[in-house]
Amino acid sequence: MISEETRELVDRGVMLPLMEEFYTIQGEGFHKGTAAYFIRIGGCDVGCHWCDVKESWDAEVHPPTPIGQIVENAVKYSKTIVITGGEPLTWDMTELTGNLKKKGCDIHIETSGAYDLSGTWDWICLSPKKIKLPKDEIYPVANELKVIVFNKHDLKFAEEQAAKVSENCILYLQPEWSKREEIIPLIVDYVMANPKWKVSLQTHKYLNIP
Ligand SMILES: C[S@@+](CC[C@H](N)C(=O)[O-])C[C@H]1O[C@@H](n2cnc3c(N)ncnc32)[C@H](O)[C@@H]1O
Ligand SMILES: Nc1nc2[nH]cc(C(=O)O)c2c(=O)[nH]1
Ligand code: SF4
Ligand SMILES: [Mg+2]
Repeated sequence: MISEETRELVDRGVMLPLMEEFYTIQGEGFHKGTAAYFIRIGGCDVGCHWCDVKESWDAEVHPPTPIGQIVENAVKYSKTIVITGGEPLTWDMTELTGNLKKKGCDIHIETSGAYDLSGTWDWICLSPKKIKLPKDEIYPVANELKVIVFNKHDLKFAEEQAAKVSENCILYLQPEWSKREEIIPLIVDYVMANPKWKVSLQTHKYLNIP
């Protein structure tokens, strides 16, 4: 059990439940191939059945960590930071991103957009989920839209979501990992027929890196 005081600090985003942090190569989307320091914050209530980090869902098992400590550690490795989870927007990201900005970092977020947008971001990757749709406020500011394709119907969902983002937002279809052999041919045909879309693969999984 954590104390009332700690809970209050987590509510304010001064401490955050840290699951893991690692220096790696961004595997997905627009910045794939770029070295970046990943900060994975615990806690997610969205519940995607194919989620590849289910261990992140329960915030209670991830230690509340002062953001000063997270930032100090991160900048030893990289000025390009990816905040992911879990669902990072479960929490108030103002303090964490404000402190990373003071250190001159370029800050990216991986989010479902299902909760209020907080924080200062240089790059927003919006990966919308049917079961808990993004809040309206995030669509106009998303830099990339990355829809996970698990079945054919997800292509229709992808078009509905693409209609809501800005003109400059880069559109990606990413195969759900466990169904990739079946889904990749579907995505390849779809992107050739609808070239406003691009393919995104989880290249880190092919590279055997975190
Ligand atoms: C684990 S999520 C964490 C961030 C946030 N909760 C979200 O969903 O955007 C990071 C990225 O991985 C994607 N993802 C999760 N499980 C996946 C899977 N089995 N196959 C492909 N992409 C997956 C998500 O859609 C998201 O773009
Ligand atoms: N290398 C690497 N790239 C990623 N891009 C998004 C990831 C995520 O889990 O948010 C991820 C990840 O877990 N590893
Ligand atoms: S929103 Fe993200 S972290 Fe949450 S269950 Fe879905 S893929 Fe996993
Ligand atoms: Mg991942």
